[in-house]
Amino acid sequence: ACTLQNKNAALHPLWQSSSSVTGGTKQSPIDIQARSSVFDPKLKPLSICYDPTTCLQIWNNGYSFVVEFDDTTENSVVTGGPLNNNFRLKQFHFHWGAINDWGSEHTVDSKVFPAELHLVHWNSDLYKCFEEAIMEENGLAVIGVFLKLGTHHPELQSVIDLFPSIKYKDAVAAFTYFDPSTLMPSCPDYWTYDGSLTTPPLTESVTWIIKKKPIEVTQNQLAAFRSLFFTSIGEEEKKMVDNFRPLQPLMDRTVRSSFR
Ligand SMILES: COCCCN1C=C(N)c2cc(S(N)(=O)=O)sc2S1(=O)=O
Ligand SMILES: [Zn+2]
Repeated sequence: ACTLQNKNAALHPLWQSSSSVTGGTKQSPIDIQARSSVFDPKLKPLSICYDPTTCLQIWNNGYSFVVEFDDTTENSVVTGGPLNNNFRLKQFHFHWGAINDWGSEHTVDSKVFPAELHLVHWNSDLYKCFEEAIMEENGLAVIGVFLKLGTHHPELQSVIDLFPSIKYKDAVAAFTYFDPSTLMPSCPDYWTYDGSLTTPPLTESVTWIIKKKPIEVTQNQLAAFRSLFFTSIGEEEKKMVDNFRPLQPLMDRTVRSSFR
């Protein structure tokens, strides 16, 4: 079982109660040292199929903004790559910093990106529902995509345009047609390793698939992320920034790469 241990109160409020998980040997995020990753020729290409009509809503959950999908059918799924089962898309969300110098959860050769996208999927071959899969080994597959400063991202803008309606914690807005594969780089290369959720309950149930190539967004688009609040309406406003967990030890894990 996972119990939370408060080792370092100086941590960001979000994780004060869980700087590390007692006995956790497969925690996330980690620094991906490209040179130490091992090319695995047996890794298949990722097979990603998203149906834009499965998009349901966007809301502020007090950690991040989350776009949720209808996961009652097999219409939006990922398989292949390091995965031996079918995983249904449940939601995507982001992590970002107060300024562009930091914000991502994973790093590559200690390089930090200004933000990171997570697409969360659960194993519908082994488990009945998302809530069950979160707690189980091989329960989740999360695809991570780095964001870097560059050109305007039109498809991300259609998500950002909804932010005024979800500024505060627990605000929800309808969002009924969106294809999240438009937020992914065209390059198929990725790293993969076994890890955990980076927010409570921090369970070690995640196969991480981190895309090698970032997507580009503008300074203004990143600034829009910082217009959201951790707090509920009426509370003293706390800007939603720096919602990333600190790096965790690799311990006895190997990161595999799909590319040479
Ligand atoms: C009991 O329900 C717990 C809800 C857990 N979820 C909420 C998150 N913030 C979250 C973060 C995730 S991350 N940063 O590891 O991808 S996955 C995930 S999640 O599995 O969708
Ligand atoms: Zn995340």
